[in-house]
Amino acid sequence: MPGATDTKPTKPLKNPCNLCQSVRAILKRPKTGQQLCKECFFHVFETEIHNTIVDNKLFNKGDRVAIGASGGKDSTVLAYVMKLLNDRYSYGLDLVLLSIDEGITGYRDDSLETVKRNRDQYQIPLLIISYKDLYGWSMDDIVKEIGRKNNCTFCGVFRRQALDRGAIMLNVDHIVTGHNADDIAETVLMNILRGDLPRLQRCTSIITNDTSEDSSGIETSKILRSKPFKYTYEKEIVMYAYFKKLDYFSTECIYSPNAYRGHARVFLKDLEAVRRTAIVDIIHSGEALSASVQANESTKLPTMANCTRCGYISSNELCKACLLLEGLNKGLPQLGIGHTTKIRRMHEAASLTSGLSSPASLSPPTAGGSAEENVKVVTHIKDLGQLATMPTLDSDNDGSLDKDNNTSEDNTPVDGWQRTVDGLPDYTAEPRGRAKGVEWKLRAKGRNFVDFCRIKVSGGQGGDGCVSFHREKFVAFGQPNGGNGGRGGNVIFEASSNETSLQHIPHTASAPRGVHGKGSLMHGHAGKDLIIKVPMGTIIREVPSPEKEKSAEDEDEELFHKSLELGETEAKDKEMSKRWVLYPRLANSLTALPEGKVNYFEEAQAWVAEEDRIVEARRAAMSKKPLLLDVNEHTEDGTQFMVGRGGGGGYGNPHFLTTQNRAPKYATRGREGQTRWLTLELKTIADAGLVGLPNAGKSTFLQAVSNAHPAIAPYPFTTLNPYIGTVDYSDSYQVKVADIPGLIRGAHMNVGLGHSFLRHVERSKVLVYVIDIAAEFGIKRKVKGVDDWTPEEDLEQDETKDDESASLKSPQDEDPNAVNAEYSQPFEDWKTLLDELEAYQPGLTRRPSMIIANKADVTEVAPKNLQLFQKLVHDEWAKRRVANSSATDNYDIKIVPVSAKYKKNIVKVTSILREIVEAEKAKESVAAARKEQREREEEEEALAFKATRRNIMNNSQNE
Ligand SMILES: Nc1nc2c(ncn2[C@@H]2O[C@H](COP(=O)(O)OP(=O)(O)OP(=O)(O)O)[C@@H](O)[C@H]2O)c(=O)[nH]1
Ligand SMILES: [Mg+2]
Repeated sequence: MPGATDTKPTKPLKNPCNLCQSVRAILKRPKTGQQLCKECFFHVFETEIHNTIVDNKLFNKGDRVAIGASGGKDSTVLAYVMKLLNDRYSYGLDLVLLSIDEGITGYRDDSLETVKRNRDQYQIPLLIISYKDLYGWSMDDIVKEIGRKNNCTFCGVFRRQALDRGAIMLNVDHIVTGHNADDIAETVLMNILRGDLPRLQRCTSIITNDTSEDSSGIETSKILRSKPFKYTYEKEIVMYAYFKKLDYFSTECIYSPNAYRGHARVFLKDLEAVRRTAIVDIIHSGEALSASVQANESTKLPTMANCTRCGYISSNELCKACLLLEGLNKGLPQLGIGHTTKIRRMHEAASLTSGLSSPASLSPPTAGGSAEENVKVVTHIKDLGQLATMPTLDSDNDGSLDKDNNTSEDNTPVDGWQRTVDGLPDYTAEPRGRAKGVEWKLRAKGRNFVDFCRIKVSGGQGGDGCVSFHREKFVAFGQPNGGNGGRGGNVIFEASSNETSLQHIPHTASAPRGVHGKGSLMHGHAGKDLIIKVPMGTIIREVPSPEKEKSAEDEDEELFHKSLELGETEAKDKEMSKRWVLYPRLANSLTALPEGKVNYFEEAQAWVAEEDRIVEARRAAMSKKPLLLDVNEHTEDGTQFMVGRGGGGGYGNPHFLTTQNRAPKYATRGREGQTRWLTLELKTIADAGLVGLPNAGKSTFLQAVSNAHPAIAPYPFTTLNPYIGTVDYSDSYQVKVADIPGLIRGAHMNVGLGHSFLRHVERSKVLVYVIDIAAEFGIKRKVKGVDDWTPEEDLEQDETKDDESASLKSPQDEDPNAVNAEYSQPFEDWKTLLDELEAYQPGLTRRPSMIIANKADVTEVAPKNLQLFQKLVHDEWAKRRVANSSATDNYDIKIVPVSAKYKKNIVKVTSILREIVEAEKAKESVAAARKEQREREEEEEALAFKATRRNIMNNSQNE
């Protein structure tokens, strides 16, 4: 029939592309949520990049442009798209690929192979330059020297310079890099967190070039850098590469799994999951912020000049790369990491004294020979004329910087600490030995101080049930006999008095899964419980999962994508196999079920779904209240706490046996175990805690009264972890005393690891303030990197305090020779301690306490100081008593002069300590007895109430 085909209604297209409407959509754009077909996606993706290039006028016709190529997805897509747009829109660019070989075996060597293939595929010339050739050090060498920490600093600094040097060799005007919107948003976040406005400005501009005074004529200043992917989402780049089948290399750098950026990335991904525009929003905020910074003329960018050694652009005398190389070559790999200004100053001072002011070498001691030999560049393009423009690398390496700069002067005492004119230690001097470790530890801001950690615990998954039938000669249809799966192992915390730290706690703990059931009704074993010992004094808190929670929408999206990838039936089968173990070919028989036959499997699915619903509801009810456990002194050794429950085992097929269905051909899989994220915080438990400023003599005192041997040294923060000693009395009575690391001003705001120290004071029954009674006004307690902290509030406070009590003003402020009879440094120290404790936890200073006036053997100052100190303390204590009107501190605080070093007056101090501890323990046991009595009474009351209710109900039933 003519025209029949025209009139036949066409089937409506399922999920049509939002743009062309004629083809089925195969993806959802992460940036906009549009559902698009492949071709439309390519079109919008490429057009957006073209618009970015044109709107920002990134290139001029005839520019020679280097594409930073690493072989990863971003740079591969960049190279492909740049070539494509250059041809399509006739940009007239001369493109080249520029790769940096950092020398990371197993990572960069493989990715460079990909770049070489890209060179051939896209017909773009390629230049590869390596760190080894430029600097004499590969990243493998550097990591061997400095370890995995901080290696990203070296890599980042070296790569930036290497790209510029490569650009000079290639004689290009412009480098394009594959930084995408996610990278830029991460950098914006990091710079905002660091408060680094100049860097914020730089990272938000799409095109940058560093300006220099160009004193040495190095051409780096003229090279422009731009990011055509500034507004392109990482996920879209991955999709583009995937659908275009581009050849790229995808592995994480093996040396950077814990970089700070990783945390910003996780945070950003979480934001993106909630709101897909978060990435672009953050970039726009960064741009707005940097625009306002530019408008504000008071924010000055550092003036750029050239490095005196290599000529590269730098805001300091030495560029960062030269500083890092100096450290590597001299065996001081930490040089240039962290507080660079201080280190630069040290380095410059040392260079001056050792005659190193002239430009020296970039090469390691082993790399000798001429400049040409040193600059051996692996290249894949013919024209290497530009090599001559590379800065000369001298092999002269002699004017060396001594490892220890402070060894020669005669004011350096034997213990390694420079002394000031008045003979007191000057803590601003460069610390040595252990003190260097302290600096590092302080810089780590408590990350390596293991009294706090996070852990993810997962109970083991249950074992699967088994589908099996009895087989025997002459028995045609055997009984179903599949065994049940075993339950998954639990994760259990066990209180242990043998543990003193959380160092052994892993980041993740997963209990083993249950064993699968087998035929002949053999049930699987339960998974073994995973027991983790935790020290007494640990507080365990459940925290929300840092991982992305899947919303219903996400799950739908995932299913949609899966069904696109696998096809609908296959995706369904996969979903089914997550919960069910099916007998071979069962699925076929179910689809071809004759009419009138009951589908027993559907019935079984309904039962199991109902059971799942109940289990889920129970789990949700249990997890409503986050877990909070306190392993304290009342907890018995060996008490166990279940923190991650194992999943139940699956049912074997006999479970589904009914009078109608005699041969169930299905069994269920084991359930998933419970997963929880926990934080563990250890608070040392002791009868008495020694609280004092650094160097007051706390450790010396502990050594004098107990058989503990803590480290003692004349520099602050000798003690970095709490140390417990036991004072043994002649009648076998014992008092546990904790040596707590020194507190400083601002500790309550976590200055100088304040919180990690203060948390150990919390659980001491008695506070023992250790005061350096020999401290005179003018003692310098300045600690590198700690006391240079001067928050504005403190300055304000200081000003008001000065106004209020002129008597406490330092006499030296006005006249160095003046003597103020009312000023007492020990009293000021004690007040600092009280203020810090009170600010950290209000009411903490009301604990029973005593004061040890240590270093009383320094007879020139101690007696005079002690008198004034006693008077001021008693006045202050009386004032506080009136203000608090609390019964707990209704006693006079005892001050005992002691010489911990020479063990003088120790017996007196220990007997007073015992008195206070005993009184406190007695108070506690009375309180505990009262509590017990109250609980007993409540229990009896509840029982009586139940009995009465039962009687009433019985009576009413009888009636
Ligand atoms: N003259 C004198 N010096 C003492 C006395 N007690 C301690 N010292 C000295 O003071 C310095 C510091 O002592 P530590 O016990 O390490 O001080 P700390 O309070 O534990 O210091 P941090 O652990 O850094 O907080 C050491 O050089 C001791 O020898 C004392 O009674 N008399
Ligand atoms: Mg100490």
